[in-house]
Amino acid sequence: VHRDLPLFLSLMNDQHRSLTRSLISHSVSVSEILAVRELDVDGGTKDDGRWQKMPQKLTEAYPYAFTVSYVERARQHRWQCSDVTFHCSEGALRQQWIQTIREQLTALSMADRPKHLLVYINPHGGKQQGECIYEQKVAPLFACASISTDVIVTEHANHARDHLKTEAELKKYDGVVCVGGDGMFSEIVHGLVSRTQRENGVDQNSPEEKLVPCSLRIGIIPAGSTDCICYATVGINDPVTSALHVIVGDSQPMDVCSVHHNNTFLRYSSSLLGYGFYGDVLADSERKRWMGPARYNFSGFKTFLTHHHYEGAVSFLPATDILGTPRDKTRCRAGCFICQHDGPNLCFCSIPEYEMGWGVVRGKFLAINAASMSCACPRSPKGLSPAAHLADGTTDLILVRKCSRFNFLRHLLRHTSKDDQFDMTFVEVHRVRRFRFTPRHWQNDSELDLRENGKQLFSQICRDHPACSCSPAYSSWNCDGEILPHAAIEVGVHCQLIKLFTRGIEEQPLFEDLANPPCAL
Ligand SMILES: Nc1ncnc2c1ncn2[C@@H]1O[C@H](COP(=O)(O)OP(=O)(O)OP(=O)(O)O)[C@@H](O)[C@H]1O
Repeated sequence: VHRDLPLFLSLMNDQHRSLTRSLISHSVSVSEILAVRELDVDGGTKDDGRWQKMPQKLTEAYPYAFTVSYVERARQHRWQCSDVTFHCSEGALRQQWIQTIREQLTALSMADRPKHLLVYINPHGGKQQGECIYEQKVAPLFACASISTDVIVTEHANHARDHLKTEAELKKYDGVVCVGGDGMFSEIVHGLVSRTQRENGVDQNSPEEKLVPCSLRIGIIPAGSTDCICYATVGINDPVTSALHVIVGDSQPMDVCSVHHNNTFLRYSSSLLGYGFYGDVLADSERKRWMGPARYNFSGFKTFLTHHHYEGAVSFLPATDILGTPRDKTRCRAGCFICQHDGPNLCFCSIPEYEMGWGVVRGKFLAINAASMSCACPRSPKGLSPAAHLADGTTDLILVRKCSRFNFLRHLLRHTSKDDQFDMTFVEVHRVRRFRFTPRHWQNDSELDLRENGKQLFSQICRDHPACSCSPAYSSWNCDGEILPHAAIEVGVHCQLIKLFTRGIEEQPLFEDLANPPCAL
């Protein structure tokens, strides 16, 4: 029995045509088998409905059965758990099959399948279904695959982050799973990365410091309102699909950006950093939480109408020694060649700054965005930067200069069409390793504090009135959905700092129907 051999096909063809289901031209790699278990035919324990359709004569001739649970691919990157039951005439033969498959699965467990997981559930994420999703859809799969879990239902925001940072006995686990949305994922990243740095004596406050990669993988069971990270790394936000990726022990490295202000660590970002338009949308929507999810559309429309621009200088370190560019037509997919080639070549801080060719762009910007992944989501299937890579050690810096409302609308609409959103005179995009933003008229923090109170009132009035032509001096940074308190920031990409229990988005077979042929009897 070989790992990738069409194991059951040969069993069926050679000896046991009494299968409940024909698998003509269908093979399952052992790496996608979840579990194998005996079926007690005599006692009538039939957890497979198809078993009952077996003619009596056949069950008598082949009374020994076993069931194999495996991953079956459905449409649009969805995975589901399927069972197939095999029948033998001899008990010894059945035992041989079960033992052989179990040996294969044990070998996989030794290599990369998790055996013990720490699970955090946010009961308040998305539609507040986190606990129910875990109990009904995920826990039974983990149990079937003999994965043991310690489950913590969070009691407040940052519970998971703080527990991971200090208390959690991480040595006991093979991975950390969060049940929630992007905010919950961000908590796990902050907890794990901070803990890893502390244990390795790395000072997070130094922007120049090379961070130590986390050894534990992170699984995301989507139960939030947007689930962008899940969508961009799996291709779908489906709890069962994500649980199956955890069980088979997938591993996808991912870059993480560190954000600093004045040599002080602010936050980590793994998807989008946005100043101007996306910062203003988030800041406005936070003030309108009472509106529920409708606030995003409302704030988006309002921010579009206000059309504020912000002056400043963006300096950046272009990633020059790489194969990919932000204008590529190819996409980051499972087994991505660019991530494997460019990622390991990029070492944070490996080149002294004076030898590097930093570029500077000054001007008035409607938006400054840094996309560390495509940021694709159901609303924008190609995302902010469709060719961005998960693990190449770079972020795509998108600068949208001041332009007319009409042109900005054209740019925004292109995110939802096939047209290139970067092919516009007022838009430029650079693939970078690091960047800084300094707003014009930037004052240090103490000066800002003095002026803050007086200005606040007027900037609030301006923000709330789309017709006001007076642009406030500063926007806010939207850091993966959280507002940052400072406009002047310094960002560095840390190549492959974390690993997820995914494999990246799999290429869709050209003809989906042929990939999963209907079962013939
Ligand atoms: N028990 C809790 N009570 C209140 N807030 C919590 C709790 N546990 C976690 N949180 C916070 O809730 C915030 C939102 O959670 P989460 O990301 O799971 O859902 P969401 O915001 O609906 O989804 P998305 O981030 O995908 O839009 C997170 O920032 C997290 O810090």
